Amino acid sequence: METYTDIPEKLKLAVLERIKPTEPEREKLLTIQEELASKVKTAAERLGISDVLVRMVGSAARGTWLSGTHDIDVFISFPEETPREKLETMGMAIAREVAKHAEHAEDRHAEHPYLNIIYKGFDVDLVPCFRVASASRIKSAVDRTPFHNDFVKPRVKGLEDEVLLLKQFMRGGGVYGSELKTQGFSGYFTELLIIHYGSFENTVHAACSWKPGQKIDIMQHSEIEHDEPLVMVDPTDPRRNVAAALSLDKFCMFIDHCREFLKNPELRFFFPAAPLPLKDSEIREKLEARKSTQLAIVFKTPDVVEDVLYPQLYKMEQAAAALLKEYDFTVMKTGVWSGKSETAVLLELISGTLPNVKKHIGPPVWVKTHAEKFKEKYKGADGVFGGYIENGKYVFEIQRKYPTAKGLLEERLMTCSLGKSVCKSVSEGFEIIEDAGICRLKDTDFRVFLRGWM
Ligand SMILES: Nc1ccn([C@@H]2O[C@H](COP(=O)(O)OP(=O)(O)OP(=O)(O)O)[C@@H](O)[C@H]2O)c(=O)n1
Ligand SMILES: [Mg+2]
Repeated sequence: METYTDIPEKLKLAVLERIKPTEPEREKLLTIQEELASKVKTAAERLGISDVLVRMVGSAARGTWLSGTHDIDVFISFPEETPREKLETMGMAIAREVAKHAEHAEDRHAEHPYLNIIYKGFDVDLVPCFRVASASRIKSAVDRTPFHNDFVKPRVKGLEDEVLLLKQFMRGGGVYGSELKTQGFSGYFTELLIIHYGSFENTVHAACSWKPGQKIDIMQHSEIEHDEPLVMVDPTDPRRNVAAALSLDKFCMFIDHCREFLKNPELRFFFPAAPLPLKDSEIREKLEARKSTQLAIVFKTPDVVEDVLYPQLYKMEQAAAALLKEYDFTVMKTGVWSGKSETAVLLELISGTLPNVKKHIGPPVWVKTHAEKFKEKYKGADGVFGGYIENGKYVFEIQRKYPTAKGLLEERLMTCSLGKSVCKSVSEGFEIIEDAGICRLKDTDFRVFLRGWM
């Protein structure tokens, strides 16, 4: 058992100095929020839509946002009984009216449509929602958010710095963000951890002993069982797990990050050095040293949002690995990388080639009809090297259909079950590149990814 040192006060202050919004930054945000709120109200009046309330939610409204991030979440709420269609058309009409003052506007879609705008440099989501009586009566996932605000705001008061430290610490460990790309911890989750454990330090200490099955239920009101690695029962909705999007590996990466940090509490756990992109010469050296086979399936990046793209990429990664295994290749590791123009699914194999000969085992000799049929089919047939009996069974040494992994993928990748957008892009064309061939991909971000890969 490790003994852990205390986290020096000096270190926390040094971190906060870099991540805590300054007073002018706060004032600016507040002004922008007020401007937006009044623009929503004016827009509703102008459109003759009554009974609309505007609410600021998310970390910007709770004082738990990291300096330098410019996200504002504006919720436009309609009475519960408003028909969904009407909510969408009226909500979007108001949002579009507000967007007339914005630098940029873009339609987005979660469970229902919302508008993302850039307003005076701030990244603002204008989200229509239902004003339901309680979070367990929501009609759409976003309806919960105002309840989160009501729960968190009074309880996190005075603990905002602790939340900031935890968010930055999770960023440093690569586990912050509940998008489907990251599958890590959400902002709301970090706030609940601080409310539950009382401080950043307590949270980090507690997490060192977490195991899958860990459950935190602040309100003691859990109604159903969950099978995710970590369950944080939503204090505003007894049936929801706030950590539902967290993957087992991100959960464990966080535990590891906490343990390493407490052995050596240093700034680098909050601000890790940015990894340098791998140079061509380094790629070649590493390939030479590893002596495995690297394969990359490269195709044009589908034009869809990350929350749609990444689940499909993860599915493709699994499907490609399963195909290779089915044909006797040993896959050591898989990964995905996606850039603006190209996307790559990476596979590292023990070897990308297999012998031409393949051992094909048949039925036991005493299972007469089957055994005779089997023997008849293979004995002396084209491409059969030989046959013998082993452990009572006929064995023939036959020609392997796919002696190279590259050939297998080129021929059979399209038979894998792929997500819609990925399937479309892959069917328009893909390339399998091998070993030093990956030097063709020059994207800096890809080269940074490769540094972590090999
Ligand atoms: N997976 C998610 C994402 C968001 N939310 C809700 O939507 C709000 C705004 O989402 P987001 O901006 O992603 O998170 P923040 O809490 O604002 O954190 P950050 O500082 O990272 O912006 C959250 O506070 C939370 O109430 C949620 O319940 N579950
Ligand atoms: Mg936010």
